[in-house]
Amino acid sequence: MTRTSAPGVRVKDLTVVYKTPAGELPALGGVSLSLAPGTITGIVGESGSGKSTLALSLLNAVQPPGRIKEGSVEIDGLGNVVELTGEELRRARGRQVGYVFQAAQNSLNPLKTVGKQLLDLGRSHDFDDLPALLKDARALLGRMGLDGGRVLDSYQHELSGGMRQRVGIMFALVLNAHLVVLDEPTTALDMITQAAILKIVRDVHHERGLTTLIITHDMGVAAEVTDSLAVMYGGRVVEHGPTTEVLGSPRHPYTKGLIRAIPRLSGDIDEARALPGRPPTLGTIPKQGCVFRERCPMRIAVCDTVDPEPVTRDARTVACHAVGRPATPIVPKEYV
Ligand SMILES: Nc1ncnc2c1ncn2[C@@H]1O[C@H](COP(=O)(O)OP(=O)(O)OP(=O)(O)O)[C@@H](O)[C@H]1O
Repeated sequence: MTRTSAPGVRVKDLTVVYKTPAGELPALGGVSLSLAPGTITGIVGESGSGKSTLALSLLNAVQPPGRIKEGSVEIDGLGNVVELTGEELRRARGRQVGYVFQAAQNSLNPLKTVGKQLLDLGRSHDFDDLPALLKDARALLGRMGLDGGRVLDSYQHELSGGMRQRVGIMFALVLNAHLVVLDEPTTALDMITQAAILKIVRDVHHERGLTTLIITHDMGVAAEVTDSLAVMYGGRVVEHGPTTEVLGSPRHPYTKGLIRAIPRLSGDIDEARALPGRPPTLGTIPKQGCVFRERCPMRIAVCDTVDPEPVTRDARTVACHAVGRPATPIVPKEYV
């Protein structure tokens, strides 16, 4: 199916589990999240919060020992990708959903030049005009500060980590997919190159009318490029809304903590306050109650037993019992 405009995406009640020695444990516990057509959404959160698992789910690409256990991912023009299999799924990946996964630096075939891999990709998606594909690839690489012709003639080992990362971004964009998923696309790049590449991602997003999802550890990156921001913790989206509002007036105590933990360029470095405690692992995510309560300064009695439902108010979704509800907090000892 051909689309000419940016698709909307609706993730609903998505539960993804990984098989462990302790049984199947959820990395995503009933996540719901919508990406509005034509917007750039960022996902932030500490390591292990489920960001990559969510990105993989958008392509139905969670691999064993993981599996999508429940829920749906509706993409306009594609339907529920959780139900796609075989050839339908293969064709959707790349052509309708462009992507860079976290290990993009190591995902090239070491035995073929970048150009040969691009031609293989074009053929596998029935591109008639392969010269035009090469031209577009050269142009994208050129915009990202690389000599496109030389990169296309290179093997993986001839490229630095940062160059491979830009090749990954080129592959995500070159088939002209209208939904693009970028998982930590710029981690191997220095700050200046990172800013330049993100500007290009944003420009291409606008030029081609895309819907884009960017996963990042970096709140600065999120602030710079995204329209909308989702904050993940323990396999949940705990807050989601317009980026300026989420960063300017965070409502969830975890979002507040993340923002307080960012060191500022000006001012006292001691003003950046690390969040006490550690994020949970699969084995330590609480089976009942709020997943953040152990680290939460706003904890109240109900948090121990009931997982808070996300509540949407004024375009902002927050999953917290204490937000908007006056109550006596049980303050963890680290805060006293
Ligand atoms: N193949 C796997 N087998 C078992 N557990 C896994 C596997 N992949 C991920 N997990 C677990 O699932 C949880 C979510 O992982 P995920 O990679 O989605 O988080 P993340 O937020 O992307 O982390 P990071 O920022 O470090 O990439 C983590 O607890 C992780 O250890």
